[in-house]
Amino acid sequence: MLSHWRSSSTYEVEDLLHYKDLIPRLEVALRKFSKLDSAEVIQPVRTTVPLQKYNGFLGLMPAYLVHEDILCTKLVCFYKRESGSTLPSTQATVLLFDPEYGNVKAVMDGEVITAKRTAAVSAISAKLLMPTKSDVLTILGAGHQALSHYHVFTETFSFKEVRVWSRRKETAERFAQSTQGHVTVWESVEEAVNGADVIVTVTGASEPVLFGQWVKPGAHVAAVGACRPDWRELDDVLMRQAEVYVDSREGAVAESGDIILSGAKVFAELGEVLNGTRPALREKTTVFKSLGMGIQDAVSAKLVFEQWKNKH
Ligand SMILES: NC(=O)C1=CN([C@@H]2O[C@H](COP(=O)(O)OP(=O)(O)OC[C@H]3O[C@@H](n4cnc5c(N)ncnc54)[C@H](O)[C@@H]3O)[C@@H](O)[C@H]2O)C=CC1
Ligand SMILES: O=C([O-])C1=[NH+]CCC1
Repeated sequence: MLSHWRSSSTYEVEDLLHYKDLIPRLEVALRKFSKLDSAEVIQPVRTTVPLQKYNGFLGLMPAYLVHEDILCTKLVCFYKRESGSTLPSTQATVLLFDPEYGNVKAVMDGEVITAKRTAAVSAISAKLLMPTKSDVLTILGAGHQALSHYHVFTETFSFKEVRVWSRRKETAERFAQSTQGHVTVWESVEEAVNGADVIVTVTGASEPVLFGQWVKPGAHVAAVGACRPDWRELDDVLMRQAEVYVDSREGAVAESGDIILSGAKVFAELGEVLNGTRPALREKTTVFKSLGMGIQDAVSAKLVFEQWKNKH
């Protein structure tokens, strides 16, 4: 009960958190979150504190899963970085509490949790919404999320071709080399997404980088960046022509510039599709607009803690 585990490192969390365990738990959490009458999940919309001087935000992401008795909060700073900056664009710490006593049970590095749980939720969206025959995956962006998305998408699905684009060609080339897979580097977004079945946008952009006219009808887009009401990754054409799925409706209408500024309607939460209360329109062009939720961090942190206890 009072066991404390202070300051796990990035490497420890990396070693303890695996997609095969994480994905089923995230699916359960998404289902519970989207049940209309659910009192099982308590998760206020993220509070953000602007850090204007540094072009960034501090996000506070508390969540309580009543049945599982998981009380957790993530503290995450995220920034808009200039091209060529070597500073990290996201840094996070996760606190896991004992809900009965209020003491902190564990303090964990939040970067791996953020990278893996976000990519795992995108993989869940793709499993539900991508075309039945999906051969080509394009990743736009070549940072931390790009790498975690590459890993989970290639572990979970069998793409024949994986492409990457980044603002700077050298970054995309470094990314391709680091995967040791068969990733091809493309110099323009238009060419990189031409014919792609699945497109992952994981950029720090605040203006659209992906335009609807370039996207193959029926493709699935997992849009992970642009998590502020005035930031965009996707243009109006794409947002209006696609069926839009989200992790949380409440979060999406408060935080997603792609949804707010395009006026696009949210068709469903992923949890509603998992619950069978809204359909997966796989044959249509679909966008999953991801913003990230505290419950995703909470189930990840619980999993890391369990794995750690098994080893000690
Ligand atoms: N939906 C969610 O749950 C989460 C979303 N994010 C967001 O995902 C995005 C990627 O995060 P990380 O991979 O950690 O960042 P990163 O800094 O590791 O990588 C960002 C990538 O975007 C590119 N980029 C930056 N500005 C750009 C611009 N104006 N146009 C085109 N490309 C640009 C960079 O060159 C780099 O390839 C960020 O927007 C971040 O805020 C991060 C964590 C969770
Ligand atoms: O869910 C998350 O951790 C974040 N969403 C946007 C930046 C960080």
